[in-house]
Amino acid sequence: MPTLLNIVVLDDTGAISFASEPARTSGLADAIVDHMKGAGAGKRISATTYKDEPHVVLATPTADDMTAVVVHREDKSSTLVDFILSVDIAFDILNHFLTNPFEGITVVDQDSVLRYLSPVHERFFGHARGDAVGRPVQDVIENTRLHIVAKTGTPEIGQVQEMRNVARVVNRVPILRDGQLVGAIGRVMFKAPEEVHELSRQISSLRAEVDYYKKELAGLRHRAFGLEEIVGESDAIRQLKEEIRKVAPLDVPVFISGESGSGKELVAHAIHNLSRRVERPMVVLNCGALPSTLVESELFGYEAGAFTGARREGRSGKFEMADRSSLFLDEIGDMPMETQIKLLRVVENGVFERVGSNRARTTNFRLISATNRDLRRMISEEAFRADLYFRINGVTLYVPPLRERSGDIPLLVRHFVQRVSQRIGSPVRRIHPLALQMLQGLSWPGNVRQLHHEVQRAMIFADGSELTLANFRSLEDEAEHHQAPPPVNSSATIRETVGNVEHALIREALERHSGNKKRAAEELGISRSYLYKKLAEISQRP
Ligand SMILES: Nc1ncnc2c1ncn2[C@@H]1O[C@H](COP(=O)(O)OP(=O)(O)OP(=O)(O)O)[C@@H](O)[C@H]1O
Repeated sequence: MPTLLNIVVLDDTGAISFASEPARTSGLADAIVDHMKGAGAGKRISATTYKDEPHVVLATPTADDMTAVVVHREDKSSTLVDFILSVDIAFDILNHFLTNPFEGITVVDQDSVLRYLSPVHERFFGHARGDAVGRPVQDVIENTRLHIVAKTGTPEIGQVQEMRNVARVVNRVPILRDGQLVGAIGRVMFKAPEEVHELSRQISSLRAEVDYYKKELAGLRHRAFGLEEIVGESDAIRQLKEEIRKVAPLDVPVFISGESGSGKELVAHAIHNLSRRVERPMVVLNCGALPSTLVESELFGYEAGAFTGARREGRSGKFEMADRSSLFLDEIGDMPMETQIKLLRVVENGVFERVGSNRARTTNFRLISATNRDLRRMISEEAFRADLYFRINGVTLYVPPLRERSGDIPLLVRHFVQRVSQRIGSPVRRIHPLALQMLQGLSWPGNVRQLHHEVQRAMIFADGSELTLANFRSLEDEAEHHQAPPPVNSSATIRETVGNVEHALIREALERHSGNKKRAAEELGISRSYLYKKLAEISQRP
């Protein structure tokens, strides 16, 4: 049977109009009459002592000028009673916590059912008043962990939670009654004051920085750095390797141009590794991967307390780290104009200051830079400084796009097949000549990086030990549209060209096997039904 509540209703003179049985029989109702005339007068929430025990008194005015009073017995050491006894405006404070426009409160019970959501939070999620109450909290609040806290009882303080693409700082705290977990409460800052905006901006910056370093690290793990890593036997690649061999030992700045994914970073590593500075690791900064505000502090480093969010002990920048080594500035075309002029000064005389410091420091690095952008055009559009351009390109190396060296594709594909199968344990060992031929006919706007990704994707989904045309279906549309000259007939599309090559291979195989279709299909690595389909096509051709 549920415990009966102590409820008393007082009329407009303060006399008892109704009292629940426990309140009446215990004498508490009479004590409440006195209390509401004395210390509790005019208060929505107050505390009193009855028979030596503290009680919390909640008084609510009703429409007919009566007052409904609910009385709850508390522990002797109740902080709530202490609070109510010491603070006259206790009710207003509690009310404020629940409706605070700057801080949303979410309460869940131990089953993770939402019991309360403050109005500001409801508005943020687009719920009508009270609508979300009663639903599992995970269905209402994006990325919540309150259900976990309500189960584990472990508080989570100062965590960042993304809600509707905004990062907010939240506290999640378990609620205990008599030492038992009964739910959890979450608090999140809304309409934050300036500092929280600043905090959220810093978090975004730091995330970008972390992502950047993760990528860098992943790159470093998978990369060996010598000339042998540059796969290719085409004239263009042979010439490029020759140029690298010549330029690397000369301590001049090198500028590498070429389309995205064509292998500029590989070239930079090879130059460094063939240079006299090889003893120290090359320092890399991708100017395009960092927010422009971070490029400068990354390059120059900063002093303790240089800006909000700076580390207390300060930090050295890439210029310092690259001293007596090489500095590779990737995507230099993305460097902000104001940083360009500062870089020019460092490249000219090796002197720089950390952000927030006047102390001149010196450094001696060899600059290797790269971009896929047209720097000359950027200069004419005043988006890149001409003086910096002339400083950075003591020597220019050009990495040709993959479509201009499609003869390298077989070697590259074999290289990637070997690498990927080692990494993911794929059974694929080779590629069918038709598939290779199709790949050689594509225009590869994403260059070697794209080829690598395509081979990897095909290998992930391949069943057997050989990649076939079917594993590259997604590229066929591209094959139809691209502009690269097909190897057989210059007016045919790639699909037609691939079709022609297929037909030719089938005819040859049939000839070799004196018309035996089973053996021809086996040799070509295709099914007999596919062979019949192709033969039907051949017979319909003029
Ligand atoms: N000749 C090559 N031999 C082997 N792998 C290559 C070759 N060229 C590029 N790659 C691979 O292709 C991917 C892209 O190369 P890289 O990062 O050097 O290109 P990038 O021109 O610097 O690209 P971005 O301009 O986008 O920075 C890397 O995984 C790299 O190892």
